[in-house]
Amino acid sequence: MSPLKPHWKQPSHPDIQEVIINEHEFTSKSLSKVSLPPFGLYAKLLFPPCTLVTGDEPTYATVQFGKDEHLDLNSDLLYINHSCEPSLVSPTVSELDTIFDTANLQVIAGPNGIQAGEELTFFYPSTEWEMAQPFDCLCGKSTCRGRIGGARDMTPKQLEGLWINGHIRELLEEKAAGHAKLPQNGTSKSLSAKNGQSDATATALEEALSHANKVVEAARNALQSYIETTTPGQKRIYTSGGNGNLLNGNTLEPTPAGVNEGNAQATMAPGLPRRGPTSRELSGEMGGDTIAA
Ligand SMILES: C[S@@+](CC[C@H](N)C(=O)[O-])C[C@H]1O[C@@H](n2cnc3c(N)ncnc32)[C@H](O)[C@@H]1O
Repeated sequence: MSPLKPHWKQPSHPDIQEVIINEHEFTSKSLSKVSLPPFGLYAKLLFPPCTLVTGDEPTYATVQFGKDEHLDLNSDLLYINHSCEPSLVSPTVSELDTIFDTANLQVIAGPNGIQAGEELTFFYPSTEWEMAQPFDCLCGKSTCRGRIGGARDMTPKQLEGLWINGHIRELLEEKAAGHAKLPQNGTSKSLSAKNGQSDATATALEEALSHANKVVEAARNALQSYIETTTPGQKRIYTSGGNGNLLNGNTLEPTPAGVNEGNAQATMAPGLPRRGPTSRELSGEMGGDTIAA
């Protein structure tokens, strides 16, 4: 895929981000214009400009925020590169990075904070299970993992000590338990095509999987509407993992706009639930938002 032509007004984040455009494809990068304390809020992933990727495959420019959910950033946040530097390193390590905290649709500083002028990077497999466009990493860190193709292709050792989003942790657990995520509708067809091969057996198996996925989805929907009909007022949500897990019997509701921390407006896509505690809550750090340098 050729680099995306920005269709948004640039700069999209003039107060906090400087984009360094390089001539060579995919070599542009971002610098921070602000200093932030550890886990300070850098930017919200707002809808708009973000949009859900529906139907189409994720691209090099999308960010995965659920097992089968991807968003297009539609902003200069696209120019934040990958770095292999672990984000849960000791505070004595001076390397800086950001975290795409997709459960809360926000970009936050890593545990060392961010200094104005430093490059903004994050660890792509912390959000991406598989990538449309794997690449050979040029981060130059001693911890460089080499070829970056998503968390699916990494060993537990390569992911040790890293801040990983919940949907990726779940997929890793499924993989470790021996039932790695089956390709979902819309992605299964691409497996043989991605390899540039035309393999009739793979195509037939992928079609069978796609059909099976549709049957599972239909059964899940039927079960959910049956429960809602027979037990009015007691809505239950089944996970998309396909094993019929109930999420505590509760309906997940989206976080109302503006209730999240920070001086940025918290707006979520309709129907998007807040997924668990923020990394700041987990770390016990609750104060301190964006601080202008
Ligand atoms: C979302 S874009 C990031 C912005 C990109 N540098 C650009 O100029 O458009 C992701 C792509 O940037 C490149 N990239 C990001 N981080 C990289 C890294 N550490 N080493 C090599 N290429 C990287 C890869 O081509 C990747 O597919």
